[in-house]
Amino acid sequence: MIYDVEEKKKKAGEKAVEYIEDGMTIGLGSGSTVYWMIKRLGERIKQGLEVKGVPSSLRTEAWAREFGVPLVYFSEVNRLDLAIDGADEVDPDFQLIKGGGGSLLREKLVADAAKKLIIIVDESKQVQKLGSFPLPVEIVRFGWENTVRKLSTFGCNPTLRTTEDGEAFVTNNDNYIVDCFFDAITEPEALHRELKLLLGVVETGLFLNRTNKVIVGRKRGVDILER
Ligand SMILES: O=C[C@H](O)[C@H](O)[C@H](O)COP(=O)(O)O
Repeated sequence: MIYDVEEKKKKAGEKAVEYIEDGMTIGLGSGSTVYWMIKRLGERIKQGLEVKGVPSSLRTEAWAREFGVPLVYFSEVNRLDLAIDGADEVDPDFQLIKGGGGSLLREKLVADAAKKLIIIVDESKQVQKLGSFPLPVEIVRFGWENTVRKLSTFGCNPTLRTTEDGEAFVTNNDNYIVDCFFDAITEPEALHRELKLLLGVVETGLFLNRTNKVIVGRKRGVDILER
């Protein structure tokens, strides 16, 4: 079963590499589906493809180095040709929940700088409505208990993310993640806007109105969805 999901992620990740052209600067997202994309990209680079990548997490940076993908500092590029990233949920309008791995802030910064965003997922990530997956919200550590209390007034059950050892999970930006359990997210744009106004919140895992293409890995192959 687990093998099956990995196969689907691999198919989506590898397909995305077909959209990468010579000379491009690519935003490299984060997560286990992106892993397959970076691995395949490394193979294409060995065959002569010339690209540079901007990683959206320390783990992605390590994978890129492992597979021989040349990197460039984000601060050195104004505009990326393309970003490729995974997601935790994708709705029919290409609205996303991201941040299951805690990389949402850098992912959003990288996606925002890109001319196009391709999302790669296995079919289990497709939903009719966002919200079954708890919404990750990155918050500053100072006064985090107060921020969590305020988050509970948004109609969700907010839970500080912890590691397997029971320690608070710390992001690459030295912040915490609160996973907000909603019954359903009916108005994602309004929710995102309101959460951003809450002092202590750095960013939300709602990625809205920015995805151009979704590649869905299935058992029989991939679906390429465009809007
Ligand atoms: O913070 C993590 C990212 O938003 C990932 O892209 C997302 O969680 C999907 O990850 P995966 O491909 O491992 O399911």
